[in-house]
Amino acid sequence: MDVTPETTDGGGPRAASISLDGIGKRYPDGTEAVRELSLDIAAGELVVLIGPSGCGKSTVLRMVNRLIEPTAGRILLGGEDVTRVDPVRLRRRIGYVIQNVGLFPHQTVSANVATVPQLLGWPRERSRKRVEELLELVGLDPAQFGRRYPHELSGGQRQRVGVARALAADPVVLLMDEPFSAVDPIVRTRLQEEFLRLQAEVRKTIVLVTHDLDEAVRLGDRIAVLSQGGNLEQYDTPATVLGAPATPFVREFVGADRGIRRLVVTPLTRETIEPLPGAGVDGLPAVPLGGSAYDALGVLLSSATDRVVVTEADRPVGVLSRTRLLDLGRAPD
Ligand SMILES: Nc1ncnc2c1ncn2[C@@H]1O[C@H](COP(=O)(O)OP(=O)(O)OP(=O)(O)O)[C@@H](O)[C@H]1O
Repeated sequence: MDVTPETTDGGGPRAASISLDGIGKRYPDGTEAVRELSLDIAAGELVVLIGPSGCGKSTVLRMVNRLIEPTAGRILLGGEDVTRVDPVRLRRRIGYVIQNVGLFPHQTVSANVATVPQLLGWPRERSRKRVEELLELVGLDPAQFGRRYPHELSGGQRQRVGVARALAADPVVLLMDEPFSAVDPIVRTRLQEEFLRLQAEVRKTIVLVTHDLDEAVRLGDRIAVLSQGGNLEQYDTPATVLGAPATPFVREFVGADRGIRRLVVTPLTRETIEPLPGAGVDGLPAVPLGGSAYDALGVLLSSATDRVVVTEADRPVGVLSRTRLLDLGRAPD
């Protein structure tokens, strides 16, 4: 195979690292979409590319599967230079999910999901089994949905089929360009949650492009914040990007409500909470240890108290006061 597997699952390739080494793209009209970008993504990691419109996110993504040829630099997949791999074979190893999914309208859901296995010449039975397995994995009953056509599905269901199709041939990398932006916010949140569960199971290397900071914070192991020309402003965990923006650009981009967002990514641990008071905690609303500080804020705001009790296996282990919560949301300067 062209791609060196870096993590394996029972012997089969599962995910490969990606290394962008000074990549650039200058379009024939002279536009420098990406000047010089270097980024290392570990096998099995989910990295989100975020930045304002036109900063080069999609260009970066499409250079990885060579839908766009870089004009500078190198891209390594599992240590191998992708420009030396036949692009068609390369794309069969890389799943690609786009905003409006791009399902084939005149093919059933099953046929859509089976696209790449068929191209790879899998025997029918193996293909059929894989389609069933994947539809189940993305939460669609194969008996109910397999024979439908894309127009007979909701937007969220179509999106799930798009993800199933991208995963069909067990790619080592999944590229996703605004995958959840065509559905309404409630469906989007549900799809994001499902997607995180799916990723915990399949552990692919995923590069996901979005405009939506909440999505980036919720999904990313790391976030790469880009400014015009694919300039890397910061590459770090969601908590660090929100809590310690590396540049004025990032500070502005993550915006004034980053305190709230920071609470979303701050878990309630024994270190973040306060000790149990001697006077007891009867009557206080409870949140579980391991939940987020944002959960605690929600409970606090919907009760008339100024503290919540934090519990583990239903036993109180500490409290969290309104003041402490404000401290947790405040970014260290
Ligand atoms: N074929 C092309 N020829 C010339 N310029 C192009 C071409 N394709 C894209 N560009 C330019 O390259 C820059 C980066 O585009 P790209 O689509 O990568 O940005 P993006 O960050 O994904 O934007 P958005 O968030 O709006 O989708 C933009 O200025 C765009 O106008």
